[in-house]
Amino acid sequence: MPTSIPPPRTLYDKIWDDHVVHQQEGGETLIYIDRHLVHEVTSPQAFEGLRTAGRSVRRPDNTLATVDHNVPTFSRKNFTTVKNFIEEPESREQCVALEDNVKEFGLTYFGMTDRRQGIVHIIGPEQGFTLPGTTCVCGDSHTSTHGAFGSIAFGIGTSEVEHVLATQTLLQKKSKNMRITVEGELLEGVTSKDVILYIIGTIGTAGGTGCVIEYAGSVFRNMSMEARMSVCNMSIEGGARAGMIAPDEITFAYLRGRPLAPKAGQDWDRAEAYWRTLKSDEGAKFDIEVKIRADDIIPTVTWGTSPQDVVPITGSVPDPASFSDPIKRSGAERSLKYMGLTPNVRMEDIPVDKVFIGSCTNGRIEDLRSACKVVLAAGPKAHVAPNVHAMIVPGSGLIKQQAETEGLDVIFLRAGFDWREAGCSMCLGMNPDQLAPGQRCASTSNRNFEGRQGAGGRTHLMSPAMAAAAALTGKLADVRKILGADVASTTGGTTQIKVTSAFDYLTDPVLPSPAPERAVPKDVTAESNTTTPSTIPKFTVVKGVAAPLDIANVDTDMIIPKQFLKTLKRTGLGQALFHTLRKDPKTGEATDFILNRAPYDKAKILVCTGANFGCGSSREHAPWSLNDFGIRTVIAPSFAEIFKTNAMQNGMVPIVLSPEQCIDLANDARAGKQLEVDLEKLEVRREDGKLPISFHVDPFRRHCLLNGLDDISLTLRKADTIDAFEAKRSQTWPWLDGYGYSQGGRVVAAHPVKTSKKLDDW
Ligand SMILES: CC(C)[C@H](C(=O)O)[C@@H](O)C(=O)O
Ligand code: SF4
Repeated sequence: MPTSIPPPRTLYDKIWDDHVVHQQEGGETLIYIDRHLVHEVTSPQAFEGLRTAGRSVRRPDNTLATVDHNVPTFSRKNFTTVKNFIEEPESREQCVALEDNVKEFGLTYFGMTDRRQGIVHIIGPEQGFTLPGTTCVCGDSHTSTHGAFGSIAFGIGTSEVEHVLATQTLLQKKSKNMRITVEGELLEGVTSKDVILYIIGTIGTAGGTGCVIEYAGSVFRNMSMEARMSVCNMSIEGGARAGMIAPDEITFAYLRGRPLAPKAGQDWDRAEAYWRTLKSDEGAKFDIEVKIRADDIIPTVTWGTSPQDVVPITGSVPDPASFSDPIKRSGAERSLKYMGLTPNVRMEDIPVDKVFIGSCTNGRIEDLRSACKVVLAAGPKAHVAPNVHAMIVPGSGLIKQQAETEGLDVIFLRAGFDWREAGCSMCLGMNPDQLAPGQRCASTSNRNFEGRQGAGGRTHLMSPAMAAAAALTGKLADVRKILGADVASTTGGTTQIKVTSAFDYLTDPVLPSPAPERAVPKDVTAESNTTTPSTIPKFTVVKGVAAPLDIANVDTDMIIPKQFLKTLKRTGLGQALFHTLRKDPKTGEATDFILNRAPYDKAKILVCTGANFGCGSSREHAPWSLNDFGIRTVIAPSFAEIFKTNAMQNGMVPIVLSPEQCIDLANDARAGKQLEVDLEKLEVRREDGKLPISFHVDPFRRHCLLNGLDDISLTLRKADTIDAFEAKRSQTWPWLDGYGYSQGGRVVAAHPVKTSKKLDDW
């Protein structure tokens, strides 16, 4: 009998296949989650959900929690308890809530007195919690970071956090495969951050939508784990939920000896043998291929309010008049106004007020070393420019300790930098570290959205080396001049994008499937005949006022800014919806933004003509605030994936239509015509006898929305299948059952959670 040869698979295909718990008809798959990271912002409502339903956390041994977003970064010398250390009441409540929840549910937790506390995406790898071949999630969009280890790692919303806590699984649709290859040698002064900024500038913030990106080629193979993490971290800024790099000797060397990695003499050899199989097979099919030459990349900075607004440091602020697409042109005009920039100004002539070196993108030891190298290269008298306040915020307590052991803090302090405690800090400014209105910051973080680092604040993204150069010169600066490197390359070069799939992913919207599928998957029908509790609002027909919106790449920071993420509830956020656009930052008065004007202040439907609605952060607060305002459905040419899932988890329907159809419907809305969205018939009906427009919603999702079924109840009906998967997992990949903090036992009891002690007890 001839044996059939299995088709070649990508790295993503292989890990996906190894995690399928149950394949449903209709494309939804229940996958097992190996690693769950938890932080204080996106978990309170999830724990509350468990409590209300009387559920426990299924795998505390595979769950790791910390506080990062809200923690102040000033000295903890006087720390006694969170309650009396964090001054801002809502930040304090969120941190206290996490402390209470980890105690109640028995989870391992690194609190503020623990040196291992830090940004969630820094501590996972640091502890060896993140491992190759795993699935890893967190209620945070930058979970993509962990893909650097060859893991499928992606951000989820709070409803999905609850789903993972309760079931250790998630319902997912498989993504497309995209490969970005960068071959050659990076020029001196060019770092991983420049590479990923260049990539995002090339593919755009929606370029990776629907895909998992594999980064391949000599540039990534030669990168350290820290550099690989910076690259994978920003995959979400390129629209992909996940990015990954095949594990290799560099990965294994990084992991060896980490507290939660498999131990030498126990499972290490077996684990390593498995990890070595985790690479894309020769001939594996990628839907999209992008090829970039390393020497086309020079130090890169952003000029606008989207991470795709990049320019080489040797370049100038672009002129919006040069954009032919009207939405892009008005977007660029808006960006320049916000950024306080005029066209054609040289980037190197832009003065800065603040410098922020830190975040989950660039708060690792190597980033601090790279900034320090610039300070040293600038000579013994190097000092932060008088007009600048420059902060260095290590990503974790352990990184801070390591840097201090190496004496980096001394060099930074001598040069006038501010040396802080670990946390997210000014990346997002949920803690006191914020830009004042109008202040300009050279930042190593990942998002330059309006108001990201503080209302009215202006962000330029760059590498730690470039940020250090900006601190010393007081302006955006070409670090190569300080490093004595060759500055001959002055442009972004000649990158060629090769798209091997049949569609132009850079411009085409994700089109609805031609014929709306009406069949409901069999196993869903079977389950819905039972008494599944209905916990999400049902969606059948919604008729009412539609509000038009002509903005592309509406990010979730814009839908609801950070100050409203401190709530412990899912309700009451209607006032916060599009807050920065609806309230004049100076007077606090209502602006003439569309949702402030009658009849649109009663809108039930939002029609956005720009693509990529809901990009950026995974905050489920975005759909919560839309819902609370009264908007039950958003129509747009395309959606960011996390937003789409979050919306459906809350009984809302995101509808994808072509850009022309969106413009048509927005015109109806502007003319004051009502729209009617019928999920049963899958059509948008219009006034004046115009023909209805049909749309597509995944049949399983449609069934859940029509019947108000929540995923957790459905998944818990598969408890036996999950048990069986776990039994196989313990046999095949025994190192994934949590251990490391316990004294020899296979499955840990939770690490004792101490939440108050003096810092000198460390
Ligand atoms: C708070 C969290 C939901 C958010 C994210 O998902 O990214 C945050 O980390 C951010 O960077 O905006
Ligand atoms: S992007 Fe910023 S706010 Fe979000 S997790 Fe990373 S450091 Fe924290």
